[in-house]
Amino acid sequence: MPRDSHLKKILGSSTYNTVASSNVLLIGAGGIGCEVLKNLVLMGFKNISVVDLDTIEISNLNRQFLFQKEHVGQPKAHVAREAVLKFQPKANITSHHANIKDSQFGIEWFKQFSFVLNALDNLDARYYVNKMCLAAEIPLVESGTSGYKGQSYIIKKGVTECFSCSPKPTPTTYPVCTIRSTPNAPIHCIVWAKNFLFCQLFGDAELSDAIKEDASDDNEELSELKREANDLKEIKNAMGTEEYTRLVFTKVFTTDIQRLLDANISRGGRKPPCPLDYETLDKQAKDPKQTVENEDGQETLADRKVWSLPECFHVFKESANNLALQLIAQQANDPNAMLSFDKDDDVAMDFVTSASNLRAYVFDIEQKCLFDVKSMAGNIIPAIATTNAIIGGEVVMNAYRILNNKIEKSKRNYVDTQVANGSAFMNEEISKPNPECDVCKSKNVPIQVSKESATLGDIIDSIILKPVEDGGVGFDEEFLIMDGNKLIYDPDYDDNKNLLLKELGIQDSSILRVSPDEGQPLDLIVQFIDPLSDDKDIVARITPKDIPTKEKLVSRHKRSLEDVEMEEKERPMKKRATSEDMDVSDNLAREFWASLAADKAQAASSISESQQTNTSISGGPSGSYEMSNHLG
Ligand SMILES: Nc1ncnc2c1ncn2[C@@H]1O[C@H](COP(=O)(O)OP(=O)(O)OP(=O)(O)O)[C@@H](O)[C@H]1O
Ligand SMILES: [Zn+2]
Repeated sequence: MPRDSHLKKILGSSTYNTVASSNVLLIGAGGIGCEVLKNLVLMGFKNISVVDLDTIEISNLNRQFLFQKEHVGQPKAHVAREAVLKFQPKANITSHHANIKDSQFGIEWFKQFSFVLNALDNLDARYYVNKMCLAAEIPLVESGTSGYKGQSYIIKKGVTECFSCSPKPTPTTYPVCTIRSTPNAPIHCIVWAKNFLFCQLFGDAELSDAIKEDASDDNEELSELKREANDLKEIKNAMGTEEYTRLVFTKVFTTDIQRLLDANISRGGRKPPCPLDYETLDKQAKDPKQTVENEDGQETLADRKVWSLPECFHVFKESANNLALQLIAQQANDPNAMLSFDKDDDVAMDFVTSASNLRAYVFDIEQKCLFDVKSMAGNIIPAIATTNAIIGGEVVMNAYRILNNKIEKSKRNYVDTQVANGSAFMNEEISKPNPECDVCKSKNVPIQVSKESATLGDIIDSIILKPVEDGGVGFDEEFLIMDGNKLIYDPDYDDNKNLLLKELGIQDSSILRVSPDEGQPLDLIVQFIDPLSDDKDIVARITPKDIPTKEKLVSRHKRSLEDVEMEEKERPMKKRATSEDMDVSDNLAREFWASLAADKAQAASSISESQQTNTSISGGPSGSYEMSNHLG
């Protein structure tokens, strides 16, 4: 009996067809993603695109069951696709080994999907996908797990809160003075090695967010740290030479420490730091791989062994040299290349472990083995396969809810697989959009611009300042424009007006936030088209009315005409991109502004309602842990 016949009976032919014809985007093929992809094909979904930027690590194999040992090093997205095709050969799965933030995945590309399923492990990508789904007006299922805990819920523009509606806990930061002058715990040495030394030598030299000026810090500390960073810049010129590691070592473990001693900083009764000497240690250097014994003579696993001082020295020298060579090789192709810390990169871990332990020796702090440093530097909470599997199931149930038009009735679902008594499952009402949320309160306006000839000034004059009756959005002079976190225009800063959009780093699908002094912000969603028009003077405009034809849809979705016809009759959720949805040009502009005014009034009246909702859930499951910790 064909595999699908049971499914048809369980779902009924209408739901079965809806599911089979929907077009799903899965982002992330890791712990949750593998479970979700397997569930999707087993539950009747046929058209699936999966995006993941990573390759398979040996440490993934204990829970990412689509992968086997022979796949280590291969792209997750492609291997996951091959694995599920083995048990559902008819599925139409497209895999992309890429970052979802790449410009190839623009708003238009997002719009082809019925909904998006996130199976990510970081806040940055989650905020980004949230923004794209709001702009494309397609539902998003969020999910995350952290050890025994997990959650999943649906986000839909205007219906539910979005990922940015409530603040996420900020990552722990450390005061500059503790990191630079008065470390007293292993984590302070690890943050110094990973967020300061690694970044200064091989990565982004901007001072990491993990190291923050504290109210108690005097400015002296920060400027000293910056000065030390500048000295390292000089030393970087010696990269690749034999002198290099000696210069780095002597600077950070001898000269800087001696300066701290001279400054006579109070350290609350702790021993003063003790500078290390390169020449002495160079004579004693020892490869830790020579023995699997700790200093106390106990045998142990290689990554649980705490290295002695001569062993730390050996590993520091080797790994610093290796990283320098990697960077030199990358910079041969791209002079701006830099390395970023990855806990799964053995050389980077060797560097951070040895450097943090050398610092720990200097300050008389407990040393840590590679395994411990890895979990502290990578903020690792062990991933539990059972939690991922349960949340993977819940994600696909949410997909069904979307297709059955049940978003408003859906709940935020939680699981805690460690609950001893009572139910491991909890849920709470889904909150309404927060009227104060900058991300989902904005209106989207798709615009078309010429990449080759449009300047920022063209967008300002031909779209933002142009009166509504002439096809613009009719703002007055007082507004600012942001591209992500970057301010590119305000009334007192118009230096960029004559620059081409490409010179400003604006890309296809960039979202430019236009914020007036008063009133609601507007997101201009950029689409590059060259040439834009037969008329050379037209280089920027709001996207004209463009109702997609069946032919267009078929080529875009790579599906048959029958699928589209069936979808039109039977699919409750998948929305056509109509002019009402996205266009504000010409005669639609007035309606757009009228609705904007109405939204504003409604937003004002719903503030008190939302405040009530927020208090009613505080202390509930959402208060107990947050998505930001979730490794996925
Ligand atoms: N911007 C992004 N674009 C595409 N895929 C992403 C992006 N950010 C994260 N991912 C993917 O999301 C997945 C999250 O899965 P998971 O949390 O299991 O992480 P992991 O890297 O497999 O495991 P671990 O971090 O525990 O080693 C990863 O495969 C990761 O590559
Ligand atoms: Zn929001």
